[in-house]
Amino acid sequence: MPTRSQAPTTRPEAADDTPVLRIDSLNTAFQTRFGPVEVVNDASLTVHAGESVAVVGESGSGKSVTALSVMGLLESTGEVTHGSIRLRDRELVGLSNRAYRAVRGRDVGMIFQDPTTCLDPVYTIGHQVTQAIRVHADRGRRAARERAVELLTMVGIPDPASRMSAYPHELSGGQRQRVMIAIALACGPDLLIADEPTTALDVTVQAQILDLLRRTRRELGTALLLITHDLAVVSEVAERVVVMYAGQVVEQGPVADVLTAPRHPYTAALLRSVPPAVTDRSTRLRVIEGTVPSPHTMPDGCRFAPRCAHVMDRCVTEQPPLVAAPDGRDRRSRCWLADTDTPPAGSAPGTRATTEVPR
Ligand SMILES: Nc1ncnc2c1ncn2[C@@H]1O[C@H](COP(=O)(O)OP(=O)(O)OP(=O)(O)O)[C@@H](O)[C@H]1O
Repeated sequence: MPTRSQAPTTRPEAADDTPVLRIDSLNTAFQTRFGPVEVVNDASLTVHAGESVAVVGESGSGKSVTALSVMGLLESTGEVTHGSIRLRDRELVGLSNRAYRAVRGRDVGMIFQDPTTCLDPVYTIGHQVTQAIRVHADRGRRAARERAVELLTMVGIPDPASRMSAYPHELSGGQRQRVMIAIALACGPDLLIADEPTTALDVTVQAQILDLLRRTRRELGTALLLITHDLAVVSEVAERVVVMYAGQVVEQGPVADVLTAPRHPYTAALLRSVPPAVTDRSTRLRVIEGTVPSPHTMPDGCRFAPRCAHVMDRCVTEQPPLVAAPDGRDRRSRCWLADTDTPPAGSAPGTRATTEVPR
């Protein structure tokens, strides 16, 4: 029987219907010199066992703050002010720092855009991976070292036994990212949260890291919550997508459905702003007019209304709720158009690694 830190190839929990992660009506606010400001509002999403869910949206839409709220890693000025974050049956909102430390690494692993934020320059990578194993698992030094070599092999570090004695600065950016993934997987977590894990890497290495994340899911059954501004990454890696705008979830559903037939005008606009896979000079790239509103001056009605080509009177005064689509295909959108029969037109993105939405 494998222990937690020897991640099994199939997870018995996969048969359990309880989501690995369930966020309900999350509000997160920061204290600023202008007073408290709410940057995530009424966000809900679910990740099931072994599932891959992408969160996408322009810069400032609240993707990272949502992830940091889950991990209990908000700055001291930040606070979850409403809602629930459940990891399987466990409520995370209100956990003490000590209890959170036990959850991080053991139940949820996190990888960031910049591996240097997580790797300590003064310790060898072998020491850091071994420590990550020993924090949560009762293993002797030798067994932990052996497991560390296994993990480094799994994430594709060449000659892992000798690379154990290397320092982070001696590795390439892609190799550092692989080590961070090894550390995140050290204790066989149910869920991996990856915040823009490939943004800082060149295109070839991006593809390799995405492939590693896909393989991790397939071989270890680890669920993935992937934060990205890249719709091509969404279509390559995720099964479901959550679109955020100005701190709110505005649309979610299966990737194939949302990217081919978006129900929210913001999703449709994001898709139109993506370059086509094959450069077609006759296709002009459209930018989304206007900017994301500041958390200090959110519109009263729909937050996208000032930029929306389909704006109606009620959009300016009434906030639409996030409602399920009537087709029963596990889709939700936050738009008054849902009450009409006019879904906004959109198109599927290309699959190049450079299909980025505006930042
Ligand atoms: N410590 C903080 N204090 C005040 N506001 C903050 C703080 N951290 C983030 N914010 C604000 O929260 C909002 C959401 O930020 P967040 O980093 O979650 O966006 P994002 O969608 O992840 O964008 P990006 O892709 O640029 O990382 C932004 O308006 C940001 O300015």
